[in-house]
Amino acid sequence: QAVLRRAGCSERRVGLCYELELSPEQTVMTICVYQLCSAGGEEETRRGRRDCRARGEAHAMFCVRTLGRQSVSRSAPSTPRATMTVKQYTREEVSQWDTKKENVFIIDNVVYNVTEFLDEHPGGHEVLVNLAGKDASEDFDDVGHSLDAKELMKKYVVGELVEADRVQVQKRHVAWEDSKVEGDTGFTSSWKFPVLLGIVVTVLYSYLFG
Ligand code: HEM
Repeated sequence: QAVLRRAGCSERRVGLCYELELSPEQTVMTICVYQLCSAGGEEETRRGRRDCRARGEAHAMFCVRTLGRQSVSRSAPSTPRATMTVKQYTREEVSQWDTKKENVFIIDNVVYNVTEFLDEHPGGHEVLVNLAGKDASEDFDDVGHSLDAKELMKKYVVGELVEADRVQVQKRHVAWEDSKVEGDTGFTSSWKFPVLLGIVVTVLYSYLFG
């Protein structure tokens, strides 16, 4: 099953980045689309693109890069759960937390305290503050956080929900295929898939920001 999700740019460059998990090798590629200025500088924004034009240079180009591959373990849960005995909370306890002092929320039945992380969160302080005391599972997933973000989350686990308050964790990622990829020769496992994906993303990027 190939899974595509939005990701942060691991090189902290720009724009549209996607993480692609392919089976059966469980390979992850980060595909980023960013603009190249003919002057050599990589321009991060639409303004940057205008600057390229203003300098009378050839139009900024779009470039698709595969930034890296990494192996992920299929057994790794999509959202981390603490392995040792962790404190159990009810949904009510979380909702009544003193959110003026601490920022606590639930994601997929796990309770996180992100007070220390608020100012470091790449998505901003405010989104997290607005979710304090709530179940943030859907909001978290809608953003399409990267595997890096999911790894980072583990640091902020303070407990989990009591059995009675847990809900079925849904696999909300968009699956590109329902059927299993047959061996290495499958289309999604080959180089063609990321290339095609890159083209699609590039067209989308030009449409949105061009
Ligand atoms: C412990 C919980 C969380 C951690 C560790 C975390 C971490 C991160 C990280 C590392 C990024 C950079 C992009 C990436 O790598 O995916 C990010 C982006 C973002 N996050 Fe979170 N996040 C958390 C919870 C949330 C929640 C609950 C929301 C609610 C909507 C949220 C909204 C966002 C947004 C809007 C972005 C920016 C996405 C973009 O610019 O494309 N995050 N987060």
